[in-house]
Amino acid sequence: MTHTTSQTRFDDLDDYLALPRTGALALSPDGRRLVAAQSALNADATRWSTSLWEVDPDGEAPARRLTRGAKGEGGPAFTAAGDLLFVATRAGEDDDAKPCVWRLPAGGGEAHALVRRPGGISGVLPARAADTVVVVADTLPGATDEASERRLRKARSKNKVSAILHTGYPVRYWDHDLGPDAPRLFAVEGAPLAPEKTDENDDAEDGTADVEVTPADQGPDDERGTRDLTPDAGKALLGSSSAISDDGAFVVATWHTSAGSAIRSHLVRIDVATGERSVLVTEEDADLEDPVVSPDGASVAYVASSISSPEEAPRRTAWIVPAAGGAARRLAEAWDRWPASLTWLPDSSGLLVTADEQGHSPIFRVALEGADQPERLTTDGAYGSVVVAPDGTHAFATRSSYAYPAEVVRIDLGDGVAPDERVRALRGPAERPALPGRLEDVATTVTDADGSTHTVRSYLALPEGASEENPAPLLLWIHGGPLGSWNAWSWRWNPWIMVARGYAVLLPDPALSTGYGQEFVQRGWGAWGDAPYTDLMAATDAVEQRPEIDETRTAAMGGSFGGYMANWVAGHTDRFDAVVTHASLWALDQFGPTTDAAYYWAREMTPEMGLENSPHRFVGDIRTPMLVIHGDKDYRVPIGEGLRLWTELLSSSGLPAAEDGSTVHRFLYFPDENHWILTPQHAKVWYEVVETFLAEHVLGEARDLPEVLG
Ligand SMILES: CC(=O)N[C@@H](C)C(=O)N[C@@H](C)C(=O)N[C@@H](C)C(=O)O
Repeated sequence: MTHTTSQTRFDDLDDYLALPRTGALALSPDGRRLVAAQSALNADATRWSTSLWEVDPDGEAPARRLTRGAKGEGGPAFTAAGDLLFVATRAGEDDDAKPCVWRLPAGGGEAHALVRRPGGISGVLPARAADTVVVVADTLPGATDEASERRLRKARSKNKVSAILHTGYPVRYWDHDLGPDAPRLFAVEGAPLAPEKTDENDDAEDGTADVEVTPADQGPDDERGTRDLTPDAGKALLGSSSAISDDGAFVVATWHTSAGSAIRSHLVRIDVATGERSVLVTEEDADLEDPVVSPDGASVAYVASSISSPEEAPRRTAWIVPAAGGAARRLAEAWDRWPASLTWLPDSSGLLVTADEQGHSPIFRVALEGADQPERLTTDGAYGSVVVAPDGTHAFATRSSYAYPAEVVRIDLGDGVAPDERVRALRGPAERPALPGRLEDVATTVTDADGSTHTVRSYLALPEGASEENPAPLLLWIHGGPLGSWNAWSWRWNPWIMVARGYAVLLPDPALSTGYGQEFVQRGWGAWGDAPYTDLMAATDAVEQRPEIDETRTAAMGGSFGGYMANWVAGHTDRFDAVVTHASLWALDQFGPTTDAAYYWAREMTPEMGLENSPHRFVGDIRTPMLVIHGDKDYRVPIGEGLRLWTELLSSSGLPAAEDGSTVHRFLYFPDENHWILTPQHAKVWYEVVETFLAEHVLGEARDLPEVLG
């Protein structure tokens, strides 16, 4: 295989891993300061660390780094007075030190720790128009105040006790154990957060100052106390999202209740002055998520996710309810898309909503009154972290696609502006990297057994120089979820690394994918081995017809639910030369109850459905070399799936291990990683082993394994 690619950041894994990654945005209440988080590789390439950057909202000045803490800073948010708050751990503190809230004054000068809790702080909610700040902090159930909490934590740590006595569900989340502490909301007490202006910081020309987050000079005098707003929260706020009203009078939060192992979520309103709590909305047939309070404080918008059943897929819809309580009302009733994020317009007349649509995740404008179909404001890309300027004329967001990583953009919200003219990229902290190929949108028509026809759309990433004379081998990549879409840049599943090595990568959205309407999700519901599988094969068939694709050299790969599909593919066709399966579901009888969110899957999976669709039953039909990858700390798809897959592959696949134990299959095991491979050194090993395995089985080329594998 010879494809001439000019050298890009994707040709060399060290170069790729060193690319900076843009994250969440925050906008000051006056709309004049825009801050973006950015992760970058540390000096010894073993960790990414996040810093905060100031981005010029007008797009003229280059981005400017604001924070330089050794352990990084995250969760930027502005107070009403324009101070920048963020969450960080002090450099120089011991390894057990917990993150606390820091304040970088609007008037310039050094950042200082504002509020801390013995268990650390995980989120900060400043009101946009009042001196009120609420924080989210993990708290031990037996602690009655900060002193007792410190004592209990010390006793656990001194005696090296990590045991947790559970009385309910859940017990784990993605990659960490839950308990014995759990999140609670605290109001920050003390003097108002008025702007500080001192003689020493007069030299800060533009009201900001570079800040070195060090333990220097801050006495406890600068720090504020906290008042517990939810002492009885138990596990109710685990994984919850909360929003504070602009006047700081109340918080609306998702509140979880459990019965057995089933968990449901409702919305509660919590008065910040008194901690008084009332149920704002609860629905028997839907979980309520992601509340946002309108700027005028009158309404709360949220997403309702209907409770699925073995027969019926969930449906996500946008709603509003009066903030004082009352009847809830669905927005954009005729809209057949799933809202992802909701952001209020400043005059409280409507919302900016992101939702997957046909391989993109655009921004839509949803009016509270009138239209039952929203207006699509943007064309290409997947948008996130949407914030709106106070005069409502424009918004800022991050935008990415499979052609470029997240970048900061400004969106003109004026009436009548053409969608392709609304958006312009600002000078963010990172530039777009050049790609080693090109991205195409492809569509395939499939006909189901009942005669109905559907379009399966995919992205196809092609290497430079792929042609009829020089066709590229093909990798089918299958996304996870499964309720998702290949529409945003992923650092974990990055096709351009394989494109730089000469492969074409096909990224299809089969049945169950979002952005194509409810019916497209329903087609695959409870029948994962049917339409999702046949759609994947149809998309592969179609691109294999293209002259620049070599249909004799192909592989299938997937992670998580995509790994489930890869396992299903391996047991149902011999058409691929290799299959790579990462963090995959293998035996549905055991996966259901052992995943961290068993209730989620139990709604869909009957014992019959689990049996019918479980890849493990087809192990004897697997005649394709498989690379199994799993992290021991994966609690979403627990390691038992990877271990059982590996054992059964060795003993029972159509390519069993020889008597001397040798096998063509491989198991890449990460004792310290979880569902995702989060450290740079392991991400590098991941790509290297995948590349070596594919080179051997797809290209027939022997490559050396990374030396670090011993
Ligand atoms: C609660 C739950 O299981 N939610 C699902 C969205 C989920 O996490 N599914 C995983 C099995 C999965 O496929 N995850 C994908 C999105 C991944 O890439 O991690």
